[in-house]
Order: sequence, then C-alpha cells, then structure tokens
Amino acid sequence: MAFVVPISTSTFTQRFRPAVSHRRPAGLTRMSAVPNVPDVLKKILERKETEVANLRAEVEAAGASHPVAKVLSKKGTLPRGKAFYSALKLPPGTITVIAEVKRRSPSKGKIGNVKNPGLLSRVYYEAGAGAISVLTDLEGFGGTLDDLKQVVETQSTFKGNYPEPCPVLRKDFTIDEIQIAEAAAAGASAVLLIVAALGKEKTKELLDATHAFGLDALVEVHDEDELKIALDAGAEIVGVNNRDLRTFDVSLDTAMRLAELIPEDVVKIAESGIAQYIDAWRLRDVGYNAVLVGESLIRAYEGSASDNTSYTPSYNQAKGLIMAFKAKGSVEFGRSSNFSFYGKGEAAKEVLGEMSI
Ligand SMILES: O=C(O)c1ccccc1NCC(=O)[C@H](O)[C@H](O)COP(=O)(O)O
Repeated sequence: MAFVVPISTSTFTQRFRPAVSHRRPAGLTRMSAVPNVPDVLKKILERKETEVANLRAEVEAAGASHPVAKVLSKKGTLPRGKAFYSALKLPPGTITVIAEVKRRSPSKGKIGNVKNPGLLSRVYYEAGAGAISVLTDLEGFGGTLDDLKQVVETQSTFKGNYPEPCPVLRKDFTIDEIQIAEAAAAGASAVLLIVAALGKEKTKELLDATHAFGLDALVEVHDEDELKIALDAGAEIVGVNNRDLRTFDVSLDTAMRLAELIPEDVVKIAESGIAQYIDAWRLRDVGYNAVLVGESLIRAYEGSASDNTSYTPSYNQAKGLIMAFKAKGSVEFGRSSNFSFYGKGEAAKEVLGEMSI
C-alpha cells in the first residue's frame, strides 16, 4: 500500500534576514549528495536510510491501521500545537532549559545508564525544565523511540498542573518525513532537522512537512552558512550547536558569535557543552531563549545518591543545576524579572548568586 500525502504549501511571513554569505549548492535532496558532510554524520545518515526503508516497509505491510500510517494520511490537516515553541518563547532576559535524555554519544562514549527515562523526565519537570529532548538513535546514543514514549507518558500525568507538562523533542537524524510522522504518532511535539545533514532543499522540504504534521522543528546549525539556509527555509526555532562534528571540539564561542545574526522573532537555542550556570547566564544575556543540555545533567543526576530506579523527591543535583541555569532574569534586558523593584541591585545579586551557588 502506498501513502499519497499532500505537499504542504505553508508559507512564512517575511522577516529580516541577516546578510550572511551562502555557499551551500542548491537543489540537492539525497543525503549522500549534500557536500562536506562530516564523516560521523555520514555514517549515521547511512544507517538512517536503512532505518527509514525498514519503517516504510513495516508501515506499508501493516496498512492504514498502523499509527504512523494514520498520521501520514492526516498530513496538512493537523493543527499546529506549537507547544515546544511556546514553552521556549518566554520574555527576553529569561532562559529556559531543554533537558536531554542521553545515555552515550559518539564523542564521549558512555555518559550514564538512564534506567528509567520517565523518572528522569519527572526530575527535569520538577526542576523547571521548559522541554525535554530524547535522543532516539540506538547505535550512537543508546536511545529508542520507546524512551520517548515513556517520557511523553510520564509528562502527560502532569496535565492540568502548573506548569504544564514539558513538550518533548525527538532528537534524531531526520532524513525523511516518515520519521516525523513516527515522532508525531509517539507523542513528540518537535523534531530535529540538522542543516549540515540535509542541505538547502531538504531542510525546507522537511521543515514544511514537520509543520504539516502539526509539529515544531528545531533547525540546527553550526555556522553562518547553515544559519542562512535555516532562516531562508522559514525556521521558527534555530539551535546553534557548539559541537564541531569534525573534531568534536565544543566551544560556546559558536553560539556567542551567531546570536546577533538570528532575528528577534526566531526562538534561539544554544546546544552542547553547557555545564556551568554561568554558561547559561552568558548565553541568556546575548539573547538565547533556551539552552539544550545533555551530558552535564545526566552526570549530575546519576551522581546523586538514589539508584535512579524509583522516585525520590529529595534533592537531586540535576535539579540544582537546572534551577541555577535559570536562576534569575537578566539585567541586560531592563524591566525583566524584578528589575523595576530592585534596579541595579539585581546585578549585585547575580554576582552574589554566582558566589553562593
Ligand atoms: O554528542 C555527540 O557526541 C554528538 C555527536 C554527533 C552528532 C550529535 C551529537 N550530539 C547530539 C547533541 O546535539 C547533544 O546531545 C546535545 O546538544 C547536548 O549536548 P551536551 O550537553 O554537550 O551533552
């Protein structure tokens, strides 16, 4: 059975685009045709092509009752929830945390066990995380779609509470819209689109498809050229990844450099290498809405006393870290937080906070 899906015709309002150069050749759609893809990404993308073929075969064999087939058949008719976007688009001067479920990585090897992703997501929620990222790639990161489903299930138990449940990002290497439909069927609110993997045409195609399935897309970039592709495609949420995929070096300078090139109405996320509260505060002060944090939270979580298999409401170091990341509003942004009451005293409090945390 073949699924015929409508092509999305969604458009985006024009906004200011920074005058950055664009050297990526246009018109490329196959992954292998995107030039200069880092080797680590190339290997992952080859695996993804096999995974996509297997998923397509599974869905076609199961027919219209398969959950992914149901989502595919609704493409273009699903309302945009924008839960992920809204959770991050808070007033300037505040920063939120996208807390990641991450067991291992190509650059670091094993990071943690994460025996119960749902439980971990509860700790993240209680600490005040704005959203949760779940890596669902097995070979590189030890993650599964089942991890994501467990997190979605746990978060749904907080419906009707304040704050609302955390929206969930499927962090995987998206190369085909069937993976987006699969993410939607599993309850994700957003998917990851990596410009370095997709190139210009495919980024735009998959961004439109993501919106047509009712989800948000985190469009990830590493430099000015990729940023231009993301913005030209109409990205509403841009993630600047500080990890160089060729050397695995991580430098927050990447996010600091690109910050001013991202228009104000676009949600800005800084990804990778955020370990100290001062990192988050600096990124907040150059305009980032959110930081996406994996390794340092997992190490803090698993370094705490509990065996992480049952819920203990006691203090957990991951909670402390998330709270410190978003400890206060920025004085750089004037009347945010308590500035109108305390004025410049807030700056002193920030320094004192730095000394006492
Ligand atoms: O983490 C890696 O080694 C990696 C390698 C190749 C592609 C992607 C990779 N990481 C995915 C991520 O973007 C990070 O998990 C995320 O930004 C969190 O980073 P961190 O806080 O440094 O764990």
